[in-house]
Amino acid sequence: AQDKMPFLQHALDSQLESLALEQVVPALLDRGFFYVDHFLGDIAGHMVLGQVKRMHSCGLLNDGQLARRSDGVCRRSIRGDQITWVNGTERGSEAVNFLLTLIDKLISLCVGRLGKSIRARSKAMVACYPGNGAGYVKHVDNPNADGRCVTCIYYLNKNWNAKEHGGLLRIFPEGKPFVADIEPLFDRLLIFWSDRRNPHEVQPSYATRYAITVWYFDSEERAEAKRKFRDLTANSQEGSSP
Ligand SMILES: COc1ccc2cc(-c3cnc(C(=O)NCC(=O)O)c(O)c3)ccc2c1
Ligand SMILES: [Mn+2]
Repeated sequence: AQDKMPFLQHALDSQLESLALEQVVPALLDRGFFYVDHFLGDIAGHMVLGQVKRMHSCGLLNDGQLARRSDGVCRRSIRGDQITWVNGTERGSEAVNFLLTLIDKLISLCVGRLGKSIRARSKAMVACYPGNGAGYVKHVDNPNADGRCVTCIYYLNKNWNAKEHGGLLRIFPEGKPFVADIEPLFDRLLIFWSDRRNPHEVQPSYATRYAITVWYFDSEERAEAKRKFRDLTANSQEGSSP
């Protein structure tokens, strides 16, 4: 179909290119985060929302993992989301796959100007905060150079009203005298550096709150992190052998 619609494909690509070069890159370099509304448009946005709702109703979203806490603090009080991982090729996630290809294109258009070599990303994490007041305490996505350099979150929540529903994403940009409160609005795409520059929290949510997150890897940092992990496991095996 692409060869039948060169004009449309070209128009879409040049729109993504100007978004990348004129908005995303300057904002990431200056502030460290950026969001855009109406990323997919109503029709495609609703298709993604429909597929996420179906995953949720089919019970595919499970309690978000967290490293075992020694002090017995209940996980839900730290992180109350339910998640599943999709790569977009599963049946019923075609619209999610369309979203991922657009985000991939957008990020690849930024890469040269961000001074990063981004060649891979995580699978997509489909997350639901069930609206029982659960949120996610202040944290950094990648505090210890695990390779993740950019976090992209696509929000799916129609008629979200933070005064009533809470659920704000609050970013505390490192060293800046302000916080950024971002509403998880339908068809909004948020992009931010995954490292210590952007501690953030999900404030308690009182309505069902859907989001899809992908993390893009910086290839050097990722390779280094994998090497360290290999050494770590190799040493621990040595230590553990009888
Ligand atoms: C070991 O396995 C896992 C599996 C999934 C994991 C997911 C997160 C995570 C991180 N950040 C957020 C967030 O900041 N959301 C902001 C928003 O929704 O507006 C979030 O919802 C979830 C962290 C660690 C994980 C470890
Ligand atoms: Mn996070």
